[in-house]
Amino acid sequence: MKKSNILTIKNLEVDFVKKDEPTQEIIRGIDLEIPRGEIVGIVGESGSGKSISMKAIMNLLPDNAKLKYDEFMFDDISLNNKEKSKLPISMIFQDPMTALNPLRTIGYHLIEVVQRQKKTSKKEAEKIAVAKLNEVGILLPEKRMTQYPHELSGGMRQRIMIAMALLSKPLLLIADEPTTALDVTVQAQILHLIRDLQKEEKLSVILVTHDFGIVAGMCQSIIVMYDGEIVEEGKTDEIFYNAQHWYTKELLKAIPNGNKDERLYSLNSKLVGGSIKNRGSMKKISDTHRVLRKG
Ligand SMILES: Nc1ncnc2c1ncn2[C@@H]1O[C@H](COP(=O)(O)OP(=O)(O)OP(=O)(O)O)[C@@H](O)[C@H]1O
Repeated sequence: MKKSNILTIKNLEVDFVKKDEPTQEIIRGIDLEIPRGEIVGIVGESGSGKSISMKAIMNLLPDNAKLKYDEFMFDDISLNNKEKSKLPISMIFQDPMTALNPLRTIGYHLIEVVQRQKKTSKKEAEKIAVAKLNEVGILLPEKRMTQYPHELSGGMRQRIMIAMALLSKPLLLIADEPTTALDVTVQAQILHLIRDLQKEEKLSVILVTHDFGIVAGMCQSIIVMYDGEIVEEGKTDEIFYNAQHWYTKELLKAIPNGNKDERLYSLNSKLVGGSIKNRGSMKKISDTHRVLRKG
């Protein structure tokens, strides 16, 4: 039986409107399909539109952004703009400090999320929060509840963000570059945590990254974005072993292979400039593998 999607968006467009400047097309009519219970990686270099697409899903776009889509379906229900603002979707960001209030304790943040979710006493909410900290691998959780964000390490703060995200019982977790600010060992620990939680909680996850190396070990499928468009998507093996689009091939060449003599591969000059006006269409390579063709 074909697995259904947790999220389907048809023809998503985001434009930025600035006074006295031409409108900028940032997301150029993409179709997003996120299968239920999988980790989907969205890759692409800086500026390709990964974060803006995720903010469009979360209703977090700035005021000067114009959002359009033909259809927005979550958990098999087609939704209008108003309904889509209260979905069980949580997002974690690259820098947890932007989402944590420096003047409030960790406990304050977590208890607030629990109490927003269901009516409980402070004591009960505290118990739920401590249990969640345990689940995400925070040692001495009771002590952490009384500490302030700046008293914790970057890795710990990201675990707190994950705990907060899970406390609101999401069906879909969007992790936008969740490990970019962390050192390599902590990065691996956080990625393992996300993978384990995804399995245990049967979550669907979108993992946004500019690092193809990370998606290889984590994701069942991959979406490649370039200049506001999806240029290729497929199962991880299809993308790694049978890439079709020149940009995907360039990204694959840019993965470091651990050889200390290698020079950092820099992306082909085709990437610079060259705005793409004609939309093109996605051509099917297999049931799960599609590539953008133009002209
Ligand atoms: N508030 C804004 N006003 C105008 N343009 C914006 C705004 N925010 C983002 N952009 C533009 O939208 C494009 C896509 O940005 P986005 O943040 O989605 O890229 P990204 O792929 O997530 O890159 P990164 O990995 O650096 O976050 C960029 O060209 C960026 O300059």
